Amino acid sequence: MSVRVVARIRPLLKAEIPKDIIVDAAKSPGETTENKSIVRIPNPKKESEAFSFQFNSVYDQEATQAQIFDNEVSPTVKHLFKGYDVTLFAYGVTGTGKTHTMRGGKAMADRGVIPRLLSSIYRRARKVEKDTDGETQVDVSMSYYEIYNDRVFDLFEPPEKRTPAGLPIRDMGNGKTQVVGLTERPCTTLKEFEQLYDQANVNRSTSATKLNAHSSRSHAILCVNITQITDDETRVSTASAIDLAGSEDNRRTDNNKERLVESASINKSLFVLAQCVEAISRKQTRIPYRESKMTRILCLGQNNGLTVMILNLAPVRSYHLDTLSSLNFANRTKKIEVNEVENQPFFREAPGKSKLDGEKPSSFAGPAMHRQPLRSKVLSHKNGLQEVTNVPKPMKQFSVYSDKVKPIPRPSNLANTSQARSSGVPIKSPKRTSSEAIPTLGRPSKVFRPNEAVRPAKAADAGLSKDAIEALIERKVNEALAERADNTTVSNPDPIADEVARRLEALEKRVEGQETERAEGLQYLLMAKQHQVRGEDVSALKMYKLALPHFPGNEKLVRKVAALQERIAAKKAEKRSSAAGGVPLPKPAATVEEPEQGERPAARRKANAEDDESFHEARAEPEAYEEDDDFMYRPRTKIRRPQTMKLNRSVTAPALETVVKHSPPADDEDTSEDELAAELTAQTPRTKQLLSIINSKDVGQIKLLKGVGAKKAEAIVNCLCDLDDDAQKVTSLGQLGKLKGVGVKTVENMRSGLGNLVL
Ligand SMILES: Nc1ncnc2c1ncn2[C@@H]1O[C@H](COP(=O)(O)OP(=O)(O)OP(=O)(O)O)[C@@H](O)[C@H]1O
Repeated sequence: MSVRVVARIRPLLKAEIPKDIIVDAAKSPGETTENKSIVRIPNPKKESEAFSFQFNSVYDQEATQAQIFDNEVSPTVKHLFKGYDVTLFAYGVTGTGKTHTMRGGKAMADRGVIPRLLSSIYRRARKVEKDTDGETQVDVSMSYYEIYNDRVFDLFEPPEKRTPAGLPIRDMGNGKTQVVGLTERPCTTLKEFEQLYDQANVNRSTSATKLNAHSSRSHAILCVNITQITDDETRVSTASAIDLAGSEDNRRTDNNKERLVESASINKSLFVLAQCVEAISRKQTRIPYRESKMTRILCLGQNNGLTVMILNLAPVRSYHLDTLSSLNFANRTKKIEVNEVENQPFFREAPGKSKLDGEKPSSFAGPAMHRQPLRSKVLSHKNGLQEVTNVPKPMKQFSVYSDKVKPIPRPSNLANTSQARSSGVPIKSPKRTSSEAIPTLGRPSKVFRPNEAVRPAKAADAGLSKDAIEALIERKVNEALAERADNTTVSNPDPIADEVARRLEALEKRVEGQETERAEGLQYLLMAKQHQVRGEDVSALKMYKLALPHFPGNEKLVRKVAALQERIAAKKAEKRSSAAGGVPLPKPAATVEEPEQGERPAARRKANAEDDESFHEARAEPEAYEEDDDFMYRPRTKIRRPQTMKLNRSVTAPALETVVKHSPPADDEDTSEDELAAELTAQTPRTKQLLSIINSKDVGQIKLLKGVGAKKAEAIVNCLCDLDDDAQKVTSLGQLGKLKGVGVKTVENMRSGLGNLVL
């Protein structure tokens, strides 16, 4: 199924005047209902000509919050309860109403999509429970985070408690990504949800800009997990509601330096999103998801389930070019196909056992990890396919109209338009000349749908002329041929291009690993420690377990995990016996109660810290770090690897910063964690030398590096000068590799050539 794209034109704001309105909503020709599906906007170069963009639905200035929700979001809720994931996201230029649409105001009528969605989820949950006589229990929990300046922050954490590097994200391998260490809060009622949501929104990064007094400076991602538990199975599905930050034209914003940095990051991520959409719609093998965190998380076209994009538009002239660019983006987005795959239930080992042994599924060890592998909807025997096909199919065709009359009629093949489009509205792409407009119509839709195969007789019945029928037949033949050509391309991909794409992808992943994979072990340890300090033993245990593979053979860490498991078991036993009215067992000296989610008992911290027999042995033997391990992507033939590489993971500067700055105050074990971090990030003299040459910003020196000429050296210096942080330096080879035009290969060359370089 394609991404469903709906557009919403916001009303005029106080400072805007009716004569500046240039964007309006119109009905599709032949549409008999009140539904509007076309956005019209003048050609900026020729006002007499209008471009028209067709979407699944278009809402004009009068549309209410209730209408948007009832028509676009409410129908997805039943699929959510069948195990499908639902992704809703708002896209648009700054100040066009994304936050208004997603969050809305406090008054009942102003409530946005998110509170209405939750309200609907709770209603359905109660219904499911009632219909099954209480045999199905539905749990709702939420996590909420933002991507600010390409870093992920938990919105349940106040800004002052955040680690500057943010939380790492991890690919789950099934088109999903996971933010590691995210808080997941259970919320059993709408009221509880609203409290948590409001409280978290206070932590969201917003600022006043010239274009919006409350501009969101981050992408906010709310994930609502719905867990349906019966005696023998548990099914988890997720509704994600994403309020993207708005793109902004800084010639219009008068942004100061801080706002400009945010703006650059917002614009970059939206640019990468547009590139991904472009690449998907062109069926390219390489989609640049990894170039921004937002695109990694959104994974448009990779994730499964249902996706609805709300395109927010301002009606006035001052947004003209921005609006056109949003419309073009949305046009490409609607062609993205999303797999209809439901999340399979996972079956319980021992029916009747309390769910997940009392543990709340959480984002790091929760639903995704417990799920059975996703499989195709058609292979599922419990799929409820019938129902799903009833979801209105979005159109597949890209159609841009101009109001200039064109001679050839275009019968409708759009799933959501009941009538053929009349010949009165010709079609034209803003980028095409009018003579090219007609072939645009002939673009094949990606998926053949029976209702497209309008047979001549049927068409004649529908009152089409002979010419129109012939044009239709010709178009169908062209479509079939083009589709065949498309298929051929897909089935016989250029092996070289594929190989290059594969290698690029692998290289990207490896560079990315500087921030994520290689830093992961330390991040887990850090988070385990933080959880434990807060008295959250269960979460701490999960983190220690996740850290284990990063420190193979570390006995102390293994013992730590075992001890923690024992302690948790003891606490449970204690709880059970006190619940049964028995005499509570005496608490072991350092044992603390696992607090309820969100509870952070300061008084327990000391006991915890004392008890926290840390992972001194998590350090590998010192010799493991003697050789530079900061850059593990060296060609084996050229560079000698250290003998002991068991623990060759290192962290990039931000990750190190995280560990060092946010470890609790020094005691013995903390010192050892810091030492561990320092050792892991140690650099060899060669790496240090390379970085110092680069950071000197001396073109004369840099150009002498192997594989770097004068031009590249200049480009590197320019990149350094453009870096966001004040130091304008790279602190690791990973960062160096990420500079524009550098890449892993160049870094390898520079580094390997250093032995011969006399400066
Ligand atoms: N449908 C609407 N009805 C009434 N007011 C609206 C509507 N849409 C937007 N607004 C108003 O427009 C202004 C900008 O809206 P909003 O903050 O939601 O924009 P945004 O797209 O989220 O901007 P940014 O990307 O900068 O965060 C707000 O004052 C909001 O109340």
